[in-house]
Order: sequence, then C-alpha cells, then structure tokens
Amino acid sequence: MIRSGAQMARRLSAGFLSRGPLFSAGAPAAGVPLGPGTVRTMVALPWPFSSQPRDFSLPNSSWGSEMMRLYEHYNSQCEVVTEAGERQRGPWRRLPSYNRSLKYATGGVYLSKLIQSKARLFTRNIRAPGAAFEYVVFVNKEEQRCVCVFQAGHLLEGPPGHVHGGAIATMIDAVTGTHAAYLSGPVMTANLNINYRSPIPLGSTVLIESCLDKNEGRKTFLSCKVTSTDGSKLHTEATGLFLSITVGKLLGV
Ligand SMILES: CCCCCCCCCCCCCCCC(=O)SCCNC(=O)CCNC(=O)[C@H](O)C(C)(C)COP(=O)(O)OP(=O)(O)OC[C@H]1O[C@@H](n2cnc3c(N)ncnc32)[C@H](O)[C@@H]1OP(=O)(O)O
Repeated sequence: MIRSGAQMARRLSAGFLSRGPLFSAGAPAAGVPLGPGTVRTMVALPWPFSSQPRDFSLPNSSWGSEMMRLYEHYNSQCEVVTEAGERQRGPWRRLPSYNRSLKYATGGVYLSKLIQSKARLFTRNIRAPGAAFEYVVFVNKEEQRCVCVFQAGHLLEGPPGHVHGGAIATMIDAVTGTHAAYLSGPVMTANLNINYRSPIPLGSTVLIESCLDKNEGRKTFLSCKVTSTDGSKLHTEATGLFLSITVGKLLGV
C-alpha cells in the first residue's frame, strides 16, 4: 500500500502518542519481568558482540571514581525496598541512551528509517570509552528535575586543559532537551541562553541539573546549572525553551 508523507506522519504521530513515553526503551532493563514466568536478563556481553543495542548510560571501564560514586548514588534511588521487603520504583529513574536514539524510542524505528538510516545521536557516536561524552541522565518525575553525571573526555578540549564551550552547550542541550522530551513528548530547542561562569577541567566529572520552570501550551521552559559534584563551584548556568512539535514537522510535511 502506498501512503503519502502526511498519512505516514499521522500514523507515526498516533503511534507515538498511543504507545506511551518516549523513553520506553526498545530493550528492557536487566531483570525486567516480561510476562508470567519469564524474566529477560540483559547479559553484559562485551560490546560489539552483544546482539542488544549498547546502552551508553551504563558504567564502562573509563568511568572514574567520582562518576561511579554519583551513578551509584542516583541508581540506588531508582528502586527502594519497603519495610515489608517489597521492591518498589524509587523517586529517580535512569534513562537509557542509545546511539540510534530515535530507533530505540517507543515507535521511533519507522521514523528513524524514514529520516536517515545512518543517523546517530551526536553525543553517542564516539565508540572509544572515555574519549568524549560519558554521561548518564536520571529524572525525578515528582520534583520535575533531571540530573546528569557527566565526565568530559580528552576529545572535548577547548582552552588548554579545559572543556570546549560548544561541548558544554551540547551537553546542556542534550540534558535539557531530554528532560523536555520526557515531560512534554517530541520537542525541538527554540532557545538556549548560556552563561559560562568558570572553566571545567578536562577529565573531571560534573553535575548538570535541569529544572522545569513552566509549561505554557507548546512551550516548555527549563533552567539548567553545571556545577562541581559537591555543588561548591558553579561552572555554567543556562535557560532553555523547547517547543512541542508534531512528527510531521520532523518529516517536513
Ligand atoms: C520525535 C523525537 C524523539 C526523540 C527521542 C529521543 C530523545 C533523545 C534525546 C536527545 C536530546 C537531544 C536534544 C537536542 C535538541 C536539539 O538540539 S533540536 C535542534 C536545534 N533546534 C532546531 O533546529 C530548531 C529550529 N527551529 C524550528 O524548527 C522552529 O523555529 C521551532 C523551534 C520548531 C518553532 O517553530 P514553530 O513550531 O513553527 O513555532 P512558531 O509558530 O514559530 O512559534 C510558536 C511560539 O513559540 C515562540 N518562539 C518560537 N521560537 C522562539 C524563540 N527562539 N525564542 C522565543 N520564543 C520563540 C513564538 O514566538 C510563538 O509564541 P506565541 O506567539 O505562540 O506565544
């Protein structure tokens, strides 16, 4: 059956809307029950021999002690054990991250084929662990807050020994954009306003925090701070405006 671009966009749009949040990843997390009596475990085979997509938000050998400490801090709050010994979802949720982000977003596989099969998420296309953007994003739905633990690799140098301002802007866009998409569905960055307050040493781990300021119709306003991991040093602050878009907009119909 031949469909017009507009028909295809409507179908995809309906698919996105009816199939839940963008971040229901294609591959289930480790140990997630799939149905009565079945538990699929995502075995940590050394990439690239695994048939599963690589989730870049999981620890790898390049992560330093501070990156690991903060990962464990937030990850331990993704699941809590009640007094009765039951496991329950905690206040935080780790968002998976793939280099074909659209393909592994719910319903995105068709869209990723239509747009460009070779497309890769900019921050996730350098294979060497630790060379560039190492990060993991956690969201707290109740507090409408998002935290990213970011370790900046040697390929991101700008001023000698420090992180390039464009790489910092990239991470701010990625974190606030992910947060906006989590809150509001498909969005595009309309405005980013960034103030650089103190340089980030290359190789260091920093925290990038995004908070919802307000929602007004199609507009999601967020503010963002990049700080040292103990919060004592402010590196960068930013505000962002994201506009909700239809899938048709991405397809240009
Ligand atoms: C399907 C997705 C699944 C994804 C699942 C995986 C997720 C994996 C996470 C990856 C995370 C990476 C996140 C990267 C995100 C980018 O980097 S996006 C790339 C950079 N951004 C762009 O290229 C956007 C380019 N600009 C545009 O396409 C269009 O201008 C926009 C932003 C879509 C807006 O166009 P529009 O929809 O026609 O809206 P328009 O009618 O012009 O304006 C609507 C309202 O917004 C206001 N407005 C528009 N622009 C502005 C502005 N710059 N400043 C202030 N107000 C503005 C207007 O004044 C108007 O206000 P009202 O009059 O309604 O009060």
